[in-house]
Amino acid sequence: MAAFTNVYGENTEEKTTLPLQKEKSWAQPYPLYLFQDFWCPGIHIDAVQRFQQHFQSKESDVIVASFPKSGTIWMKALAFAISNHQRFSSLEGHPLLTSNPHELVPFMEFTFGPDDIQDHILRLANMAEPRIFGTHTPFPSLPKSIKDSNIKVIYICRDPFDNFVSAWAYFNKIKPVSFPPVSKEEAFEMYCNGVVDYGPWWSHMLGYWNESVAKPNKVMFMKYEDLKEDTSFHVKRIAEFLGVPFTEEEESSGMIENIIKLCSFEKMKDLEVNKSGVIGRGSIEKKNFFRKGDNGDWVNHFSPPMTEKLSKIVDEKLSGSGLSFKKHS
Ligand SMILES: Nc1ncnc2c1ncn2[C@@H]1O[C@H](COP(=O)(O)OS(=O)(=O)O)[C@@H](OP(=O)(O)O)[C@H]1O
Repeated sequence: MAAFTNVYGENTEEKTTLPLQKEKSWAQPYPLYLFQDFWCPGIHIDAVQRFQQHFQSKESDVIVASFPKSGTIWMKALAFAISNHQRFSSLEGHPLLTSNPHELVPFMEFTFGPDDIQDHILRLANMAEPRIFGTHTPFPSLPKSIKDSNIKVIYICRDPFDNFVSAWAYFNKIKPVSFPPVSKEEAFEMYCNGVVDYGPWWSHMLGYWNESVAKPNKVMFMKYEDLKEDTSFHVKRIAEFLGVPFTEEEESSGMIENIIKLCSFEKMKDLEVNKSGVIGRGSIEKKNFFRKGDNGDWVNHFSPPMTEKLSKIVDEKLSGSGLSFKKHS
């Protein structure tokens, strides 16, 4: 059996069947492998596979699924605050004031650091209910116990124009100092070809979109842009979807507004817990999860040919699906 050295420098003998097709990542020290039809970061393949094999869902679980850089952390914060709105009815002592949403709502299939994935899976199994998890794994590659059960999945995606800018800025920020930055032009070519962590972005979106159309009580599909535009409407919608609607008294006491404020970009970015330190035992600084937090920053980064090219790809890839984004020119 061939030994494999993973990105943490650990020797493992388990990875004997890495997919053959690989591409370099965006300024990160790992390749992307075409694994089960998506571009899986080399550092996550092992964990994604083990999670598929071992993860056992519980009926009360909630999954926050997303394509990276689409508003995951925002949706994690909202899902946590909404699910627990009876337990933490006042903002005083709210866990979101002292923990980063990625800590309260951990990713199922990976950790941000060199934690042993088996320990991680065990830790997740013992989390207090309702357990809320995040995932970037495309719908077809989720564990059977999630796909084939009635547990609720909330999916958030984002206009690809803003998604691209957010990803490009993020990957350049978290890259090791020894790595050269990825230029906007190079990253854009890769994005247009779908080569980005957990991409292609179009098949990621469409996997969850189609499932939300077929099973609206199981998968709720949300766009970052819509959530920004009318947060209050969507917070109520999420609460109903999760089976924890707000009572009239809760609404009139201002609970919805409080949750929106607590999870807002401005509030979260300014909390000490999100301003300093790294996530878990990893090396990613928490401040990197908060940049501009708004719609439309793409206009500051796209040239007319880039706009034309990505518009064509969006039209072509989403054509006939019923999923669309605002047209850009
Ligand atoms: N509370 C809140 N409200 C609105 N927007 C927010 C919030 N928190 C983070 N952000 C913005 O979301 C972008 C990061 O996306 P993700 O959270 O999906 O990143 S990750 O995949 O978990 O790494 C990134 O977007 P950009 O600012 O456009 O880069 C963050 O700034």
